[in-house]
Amino acid sequence: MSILSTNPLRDPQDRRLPQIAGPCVLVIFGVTGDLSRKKLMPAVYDLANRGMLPPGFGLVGFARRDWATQDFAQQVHDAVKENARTEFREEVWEQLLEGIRFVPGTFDDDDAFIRLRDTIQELDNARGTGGNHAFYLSIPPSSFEIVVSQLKRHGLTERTEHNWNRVVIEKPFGHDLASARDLNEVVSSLFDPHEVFRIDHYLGKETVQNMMALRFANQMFEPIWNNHYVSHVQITMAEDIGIGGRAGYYDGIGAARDVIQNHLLQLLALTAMEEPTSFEASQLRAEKKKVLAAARVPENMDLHTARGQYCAGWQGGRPVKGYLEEDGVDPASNTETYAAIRVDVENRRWAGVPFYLRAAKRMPRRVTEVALSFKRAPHLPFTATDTEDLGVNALVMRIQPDEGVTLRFGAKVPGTQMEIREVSMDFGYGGSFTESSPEAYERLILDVLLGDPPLFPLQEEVELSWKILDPVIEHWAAQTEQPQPYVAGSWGPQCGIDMLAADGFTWRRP
Ligand SMILES: NC(=O)C1=CN([C@@H]2O[C@H](COP(=O)(O)OP(=O)(O)OC[C@H]3O[C@@H](n4cnc5c(N)ncnc54)[C@H](OP(=O)(O)O)[C@@H]3O)[C@@H](O)[C@H]2O)C=CC1
Ligand SMILES: O=C1O[C@H](COP(=O)(O)O)[C@@H](O)[C@H](O)[C@H]1O
Repeated sequence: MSILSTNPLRDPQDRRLPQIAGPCVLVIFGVTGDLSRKKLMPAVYDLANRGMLPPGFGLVGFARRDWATQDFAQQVHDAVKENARTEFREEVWEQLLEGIRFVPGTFDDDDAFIRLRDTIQELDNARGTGGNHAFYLSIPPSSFEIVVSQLKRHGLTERTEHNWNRVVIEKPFGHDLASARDLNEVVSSLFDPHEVFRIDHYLGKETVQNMMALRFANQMFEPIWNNHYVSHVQITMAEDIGIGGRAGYYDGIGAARDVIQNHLLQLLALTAMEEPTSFEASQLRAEKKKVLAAARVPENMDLHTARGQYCAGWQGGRPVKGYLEEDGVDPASNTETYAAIRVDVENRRWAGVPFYLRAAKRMPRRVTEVALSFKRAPHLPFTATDTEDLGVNALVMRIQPDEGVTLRFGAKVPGTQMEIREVSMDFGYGGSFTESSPEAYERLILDVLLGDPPLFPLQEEVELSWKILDPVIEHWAAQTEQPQPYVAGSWGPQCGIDMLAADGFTWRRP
C-alpha cells in the first residue's frame, strides 16, 4: 500500500494541497553535512509523512564515508527522529527505507560516479521512477562545478522527452559576480535553465511568502508602502549560534556572502518590489529583478557599511577567545561574523528611504525580521511631554522564530492626562492558524520534484545581488584593520551602531 493511501495527515479531497511528486530519485551530495542532517533528510521524511511523495520515490546519499546503505539508513533515521516536524510513523519509514541507497566516494572519483549511475539505474528499475532524477548539491560551494561536470561525464544529465534530470544548487552561488558567471557557464552548458534550481531557503519560509500576501491581498498597507510614509527599513537576520563545526565553509566566506547576498537581498526585493501581474515564476522574478537592478550601496562605504567579528570578552584591551579560536578558523582570519550595509533603492517609490541590512552570528537571540519604520506625523497636537513615550510607528514582519506581524503605534495611556505611549498589535501564526507551517526545505524539495520554479532565484537575480555586494567586499578586502570585535551575546560592534547614527536612526532591538 502506498504512503499516500495510508496517510492520515493528508485529505485527498483538499484541492488546496500542493500536487504530489511523481516517481523519481533524489540524490543528495553531502549527506553527512550539517544541512542534510538538520534539514534535508527530515524534510524528505516529512514530505513522505504528509503523503507528498509517491510510492516509487528513491533517496540516494553520496558522501566520502565508507558506509553501507544500512549505515546511511541509520543516519537518516536519527536525523528524522531528531529534526522532523511530523510524528514518526513506522509504516512511512518502512516504505521510505525500501528506496534508500548509499554510494561512498569523493567528487573526483570516477569509479564512485559509475557506482552512483548503477545505483540510480537499479532504483529506476526497482521503483519505476521513469528515469526522473534530482541531484541536490548540499556541498561546499567550491565543489559545485566538479560535481556538475561529473554528472555530465557519467551520463547522468541525459534526458529524453519522457524523463527529467534536475540539479539543485545550494547558496551561495559563486563568491562574487565573476565566479557566479563562471559557475553558471558550466551549469548551463549541461542543464537547461528550467532544470536548474538555485536554492535560497528563505523563499521557502511561510512567513516570507506571507510578505506577498500581506502586501498584495490587502488594501490598507499599499498606500503607505512608499517614501511618502516610510522613513527607513531594517532587515535583520540575527543568530545566537556561532559557526559550529562549519569553519571549513564559513571562514573566508563571512556573513555578507553567506546570507546578505542571498537571503537578505531577497527579503529586500520582496519588500520593495511592485505587485507582480501573477505569481508565476516569470512575473515574480521580473519584479524582484527590477528592485535588485535599482539597488546599490552608497559610495562612502566607511560610513554606510560595518563589519565585526565576535569574541568572548576583553583582556588587557584586546579581544579574546572568539571566532579566531574556533576549530578550523585561521587565527589571523579577517572574516566578518557581523555585516551591516545600507542599500538605497533608486526608484520613484523608494528614493530617500534607506534599507539597512544586518546579519550576524552570536547575537543575543535568533531573530529574523523586516521592519518598516514610518515618518513622524507632520503635526502633533500634544505637548512634548505627552508624547515622550510615543516612539515611531512601525510595521514588523516577524520572519522567525516568533512568526507573525506586529504593528507599533501610539495609544493614550488610561487616566486623566493625555499621555501617549507606544503599544503593539500582534498577529501570531500560533494564535491564528491551526495549520502547521511546513519547513522551508520541505516546500522547496517538493517544488523541485514537481518542477515548479517560482521560489527559486534566477541567475540574473544572483548576478544582480553580487553586483550590489561586490563593491562592499572589495572595500573591506582593502582594509588593513581587522573587523571590529564585538562580545558574543551583544548586538554587534560600535561601527554598526555608528552606521545608523550617521543617518539619525538606531537599530531595533527585536
Ligand atoms: N548548514 C546550514 O545551515 C546551511 C547550509 N547551506 C549550504 O549548504 C551547503 C552545505 O552546507 P553544510 O551542510 O553546512 O556543509 P558541511 O561542511 O557540514 O557538509 C559538507 C558535505 O559535503 C561533503 N564533502 C565535502 N567535500 C567532499 C568531497 N571532496 N567529496 C565528497 N564529499 C564531500 C562532506 O562530507 P564529509 O562528511 O565526508 O566531510 C559533507 O557531507 C553549502 O553550500 C551551504 O552554503 C545553506 C543554508 C543553510
Ligand atoms: O543559509 C544559511 O542559513 C542559516 C540560518 O538559517 P535559518 O533558516 O535558521 O535562519 C545560517 O545559520 C547559515 O550560516 C547560512 O548558511
